[in-house]
Amino acid sequence: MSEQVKVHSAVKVHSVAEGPADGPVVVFSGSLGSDHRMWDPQVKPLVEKGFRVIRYDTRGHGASPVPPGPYTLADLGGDLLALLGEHGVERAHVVGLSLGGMTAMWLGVNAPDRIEKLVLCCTSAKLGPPSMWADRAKTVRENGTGSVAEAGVGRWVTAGYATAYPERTGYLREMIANVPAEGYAASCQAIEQMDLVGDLPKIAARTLVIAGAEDPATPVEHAEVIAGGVPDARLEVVEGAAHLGSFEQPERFTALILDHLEAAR
Ligand SMILES: O=C(O)CC1=CCC(=O)O1
Repeated sequence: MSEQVKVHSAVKVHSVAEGPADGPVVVFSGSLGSDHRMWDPQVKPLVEKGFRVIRYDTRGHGASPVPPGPYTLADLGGDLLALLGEHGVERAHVVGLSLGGMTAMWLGVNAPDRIEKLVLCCTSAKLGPPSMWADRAKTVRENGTGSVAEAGVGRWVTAGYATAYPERTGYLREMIANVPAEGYAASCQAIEQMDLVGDLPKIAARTLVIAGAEDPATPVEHAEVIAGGVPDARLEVVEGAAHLGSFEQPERFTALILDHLEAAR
């Protein structure tokens, strides 16, 4: 990690590790409002290919601790570094979606020695306007995550998916509604403060950027900024995917992730 980066407040996040203990490690970092189950579709295919898959709940989400906010990306990145330490992992591939992708980019900039390859799904290097995140944090602190769950799932999956798969869509809505209000709000504040655009050229890791063609939260143009800024990056756009593309189009996302991680360099 670079000398300048100080991580004061890492928390021990809840994690699940699957696959061979000696396999190459892939850490999955999730979206605002999710927990580690959002990556369920990716686990079996990666484990079958010999990867050690570590998923976790971002601080303030799922079964992880909920320290009072605001959080910063440095906090979230520090938690992931502490997670690597807990699992005895020197270097890992990191796959992140949305807030998880922001955390992955932060690591690519600030802890390049701990990162193998990056996969940045449905994410952004600067997601404004800041007032929207401040407003959402306030709403959630006042009214709970249930008050934003319906709108949230409307960004996560396409209308066609919601109609075709009401039970799965309800499962995702519940996932959002179950996030502790302070954890969700404090994470909004991390996004409010985030601006990684100028740092993208510092990311040395070989990077795959994946966008959902129908993502209303982090549209394809945001992925183009990332792929244009990271020196060794390429972009794939997946049709029929909104924001939680890895869940809505699991076969396509998983195939792209595997191709990238298994490529010779
Ligand atoms: O607006 C949303 O809920 C989508 C989103 C933006 C950042 C993130 O992690 O999720």
